[in-house]
Amino acid sequence: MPPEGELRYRSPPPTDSTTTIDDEEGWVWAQIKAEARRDAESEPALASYLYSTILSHSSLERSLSFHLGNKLCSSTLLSTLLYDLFLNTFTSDPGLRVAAVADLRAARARDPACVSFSHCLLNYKGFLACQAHRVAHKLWNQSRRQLALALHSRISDVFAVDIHPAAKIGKGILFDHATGVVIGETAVIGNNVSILHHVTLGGTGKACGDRHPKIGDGVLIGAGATILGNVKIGEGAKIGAGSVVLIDVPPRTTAVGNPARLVGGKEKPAKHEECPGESMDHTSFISDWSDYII
Ligand SMILES: CC(=O)SCCNC(=O)CCNC(=O)[C@H](O)C(C)(C)COP(=O)(O)OP(=O)(O)OC[C@H]1O[C@@H](n2cnc3c(N)ncnc32)[C@H](O)[C@@H]1OP(=O)(O)O
Ligand SMILES: N[C@@H](CO)C(=O)O
Repeated sequence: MPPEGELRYRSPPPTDSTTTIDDEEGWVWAQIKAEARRDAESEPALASYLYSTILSHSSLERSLSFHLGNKLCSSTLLSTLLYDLFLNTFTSDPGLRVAAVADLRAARARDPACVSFSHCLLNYKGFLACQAHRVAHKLWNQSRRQLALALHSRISDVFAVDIHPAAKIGKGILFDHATGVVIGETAVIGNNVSILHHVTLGGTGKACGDRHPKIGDGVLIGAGATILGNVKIGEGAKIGAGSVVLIDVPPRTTAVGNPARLVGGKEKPAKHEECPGESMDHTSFISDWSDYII
């Protein structure tokens, strides 16, 4: 069994133009299985759990569907029904699998507390809520709205993460801790965004229609921050913990306080820290917010 360090820092496959979804997903899945084998050996009390959730499955989407089905089931929404729903959706939409892999990588890269991919897959309720939300979002767009809303309700009950099924969320998302996150119907979140617990992306209560925030690529939103209205948070911006943001925040700018004031400007480099061995793209500007429709 390789030591933990060897698993953690083994080189990922090259991600050039020849890299396929299958290469990337296959590499992460192989890591997850290796981690689960190691953890089952070192902690026999978890061996059966690790076998049923990870080791008995032939792919990431099967493992994830099984785990989500068990987490989100109720006496009337059966785990077998949910398993079939998740698996059919993940299997038919490669974009959802790409996003899940990017989210796993985001947790490893941007959360110093994340010790392995399987740690995130099994235990991060923000990760699980986000994967289930993407399925609810797809159902919403397929006009299966009652099922989308039923799933939304279960996600909120089980994970304490309340994301309206119409909200659009990119990939490489880290919902860290995630407790009490609330995201409104017309919110849009770009790629590589980090959101801490008790964050609200809400309406002001004064507008109808497109009324929720639009969050650019690479944004960090600190714990307890509340962003209200159809405001734009530019790429690479940082929102301080506990802030109440009612205005647009330019790219790579920090906003703090209640009401939030802007500190730092376009020339101030973002300080969104990362762990060694991974990189995050802060380079692209958002030109069209509708890009973030998965
Ligand atoms: C278990 C856990 O750990 S849960 C983790 C919870 N942690 C979080 O949510 C992290 C959120 N991060 C923050 O709030 C950080 O302070 C950041 C992202 C705002 C820092 O961004 P930076 O651009 O590096 O800002 P910097 O640290 O230079 O501070 C700029 C100014 O904002 C102030 N400031 C920073 N954070 C806050 C805040 N949350 N509220 C009010 N003022 C703040 C600083 O005091 C400084 O003020 P000054 O210019 O008068 O000296
Ligand atoms: N997960 C983050 C915030 O709690 C850390 O460990 O620093």
